[in-house]
Amino acid sequence: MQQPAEKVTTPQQPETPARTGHAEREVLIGVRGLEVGFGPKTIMKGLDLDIYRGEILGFVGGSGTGKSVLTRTILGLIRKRAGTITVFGKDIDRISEAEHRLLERRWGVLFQHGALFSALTVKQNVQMPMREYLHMSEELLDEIAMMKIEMAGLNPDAADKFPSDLSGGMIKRAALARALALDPEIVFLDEPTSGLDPIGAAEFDDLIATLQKTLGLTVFMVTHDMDSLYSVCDRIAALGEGRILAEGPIATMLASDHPWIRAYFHGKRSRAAAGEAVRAGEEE
Ligand SMILES: Nc1ncnc2c1ncn2[C@@H]1O[C@H](COP(=O)(O)OP(=O)(O)OP(=O)(O)O)[C@@H](O)[C@H]1O
Repeated sequence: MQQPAEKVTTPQQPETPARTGHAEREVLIGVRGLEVGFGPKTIMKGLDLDIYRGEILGFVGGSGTGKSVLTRTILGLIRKRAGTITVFGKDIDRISEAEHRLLERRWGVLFQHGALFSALTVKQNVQMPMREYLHMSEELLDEIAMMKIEMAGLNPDAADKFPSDLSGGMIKRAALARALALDPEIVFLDEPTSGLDPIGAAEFDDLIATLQKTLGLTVFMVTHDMDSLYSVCDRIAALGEGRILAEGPIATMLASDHPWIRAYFHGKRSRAAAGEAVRAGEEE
């Protein structure tokens, strides 16, 4: 039998948007009763999830549980079997093609391996969404692309390089620059720190946190990275059995008695990340 997802709030860690000063949190994306499957295989079995404006939501789950499928379904790349998805208050099944294109301009996506076009330079990659959705002069395209490249923490000389000339960390940053191209309100990041060394991963986490604070960005981040979960996520949602097993701040995960969540958040790697987070807090 399905158990309802746990929602435990702790006095030490108030709900995220306290930082915005709003008691009522604005739901940017709401998913209700989502069912997704492929042939006889059912991946989502009535999943509910809210993503609030201004938060960094970490999305975890065992391999193959459907984290990428959920992201792609929200983005409209996979057809759902049942349920509703509202994005910026609009049911995506009830909007016109033109409205859908407008929605697409309000989100940015960083796919798991960057998904840059290998025949294009970094600058040309960043300009792709701008060319698709905006009409502006070449000069302005260049100017804005350079701004995004710097915003993503790359040196300006990376702009004319091809993806094959970039390190793993630079590819992630270039893909982030492209995700930011249209000044999105929300970015979807699929395992942004995978493949990065610990220093590169920590720098990328810092960058995400800075963008969230300075741009008021909302971030939906699929991750297996314990350090990211501890250091930058305001809230975490754990996926399993086709639904959200638990959601809330890290304390909620630590308090959960679901076997997978316990194993994940009380394992060696989680303890190491927790120790690191405490040390970082003491140094501040
Ligand atoms: N287009 C597709 N056709 C058929 N099955 C698919 C398709 N896309 C995904 N699946 C299946 O859906 C399930 C969930 O896949 P998904 O990639 O979302 O997992 P995940 O949680 O992101 O895993 P990982 O952490 O390993 O990346 C898997 O069993 C996968 O094989």
